[in-house]
Amino acid sequence: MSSEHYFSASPDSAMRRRDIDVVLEGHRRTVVTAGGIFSPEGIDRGTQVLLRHAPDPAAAGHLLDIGCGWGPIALTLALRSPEATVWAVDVNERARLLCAENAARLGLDNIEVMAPEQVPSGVRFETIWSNPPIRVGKQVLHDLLQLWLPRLADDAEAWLVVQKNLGADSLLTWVRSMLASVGEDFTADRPETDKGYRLLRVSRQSRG
Ligand SMILES: C[S@@+](CC[C@H](N)C(=O)[O-])C[C@H]1O[C@@H](n2cnc3c(N)ncnc32)[C@H](O)[C@@H]1O
Repeated sequence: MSSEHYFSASPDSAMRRRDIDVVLEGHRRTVVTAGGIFSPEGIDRGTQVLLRHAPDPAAAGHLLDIGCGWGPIALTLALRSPEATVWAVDVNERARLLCAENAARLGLDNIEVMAPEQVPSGVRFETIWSNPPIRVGKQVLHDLLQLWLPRLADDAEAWLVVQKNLGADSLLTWVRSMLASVGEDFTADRPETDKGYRLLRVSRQSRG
């Protein structure tokens, strides 16, 4: 049996690329996907919930998609905020390759696709959106959120989509306690539930 997961750093199956049609920002667009990455057949239902409910991202500055896959979230951020720089990070190199290719296909030059450790450490984010990798296991997921959420800029928000029956509520409890240990300027809540998915919102207030 293959040990390949969508979150493998280097999927070991041969890359069979395929074009699919998706609707992003109200327009049908052809993007490229492949096996060995998350949701290669279309836009995941949880991702659709995030894209439907999250308020518009910041118009400028740095925006982050944690775990970009083939790019539905990063592409949407870049389409909605053409003046901003979108950082699309993923551990899966095939996902990075396809996300970069999709950005080029859509003519988007405001997306930086890279491995997480390549993002300059001084960058802070005006908006973070993510459909995080729940199946990597609790510790890896916690490490990931602990790495990125404290890098929210002042008056900035992160929106995460998590399946309700995959531990969305316990994750929110953990996020609150993790952020409380980082500083008093964070709040976290769950403003929406749709089709079995919870949207979690993390806000950072201005310290001024
Ligand atoms: C649930 S998928 C979402 C993919 C894409 N954003 C979408 O909506 O279709 C989570 C993604 O996180 C990636 N991932 C897993 N561990 C990661 C890590 N430590 N840092 C960044 N990305 C990671 C996986 O490879 C996968 O592409």
